[in-house]
Amino acid sequence: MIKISQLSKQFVTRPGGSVFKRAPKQIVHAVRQVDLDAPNGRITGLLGPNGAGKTTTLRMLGGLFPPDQGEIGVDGIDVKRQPRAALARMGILGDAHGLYPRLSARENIVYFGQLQGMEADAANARAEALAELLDMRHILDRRSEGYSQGERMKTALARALVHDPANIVLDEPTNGLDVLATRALREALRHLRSPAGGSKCIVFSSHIMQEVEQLCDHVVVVAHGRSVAQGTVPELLAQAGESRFEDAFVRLAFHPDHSQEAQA
Ligand SMILES: Nc1ncnc2c1ncn2[C@@H]1O[C@H](COP(=O)(O)OP(=O)(O)OP(=O)(O)O)[C@@H](O)[C@H]1O
Repeated sequence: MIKISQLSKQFVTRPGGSVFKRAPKQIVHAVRQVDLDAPNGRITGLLGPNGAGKTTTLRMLGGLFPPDQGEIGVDGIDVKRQPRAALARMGILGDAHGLYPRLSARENIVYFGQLQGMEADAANARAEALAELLDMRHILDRRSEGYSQGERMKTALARALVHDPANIVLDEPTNGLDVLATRALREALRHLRSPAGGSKCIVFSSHIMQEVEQLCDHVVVVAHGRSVAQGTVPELLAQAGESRFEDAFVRLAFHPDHSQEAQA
């Protein structure tokens, strides 16, 4: 169970000035106010256009940096106060998959399991089970150097799931995947959401409407750093007064009020 409330984060950057003149600092409001409630046994999608603040939100959820304001709870554990305990309850697939190229998929997965405090035998048994679930048995004992994008994603996902976390967080997991790999991932996530797969709490970000529409039980629309609407796909369609999800998304995410608020 993941609960995010009133989250905000700004970055201070310096624009590229000329060689002679030092440009003044600029403030980027990456996240202004994001709220999200993701219970177990549900796939919750964070849907937003480029630059909406999805990755920044998920990075704070993963404890990479603290929010300026707001709360993040994972199974009731405060990420700010107890980051290690919260992280132990999450499997996170970030935007960079960062595999060790000289290690096979199995070795990558087992090593990560051991870092999570697992015995080598248990981690190895888990690697076998995950290879079955993610249909990656053929690459399990091959060095990860030279893996395709899909193979890298599967290995990174297996590694994130090795300790059987109750909460699974994925940042744009289908980026660069072909149709078959995307389908395989979708099936794996549906299984993990089901009682047979452990009724996991799954949060994933995407800017692809069709993907969110097909997979998510609950959608949080993010625009200009704010969660601007949330609900099931039919609820969002009704809220926007549209019959196609793409039209509903455009209406909800690009509403003139939101861009005015972002200027403020
Ligand atoms: N470290 C940083 N320093 C400065 N600005 C940042 C930093 N990280 C993110 N931003 C800015 O914050 C905003 C939100 O970025 P973020 O990566 O969270 O968006 P996103 O919704 O994940 O977008 P995309 O779908 O394109 O990946 C963007 O304008 C981005 O340029």
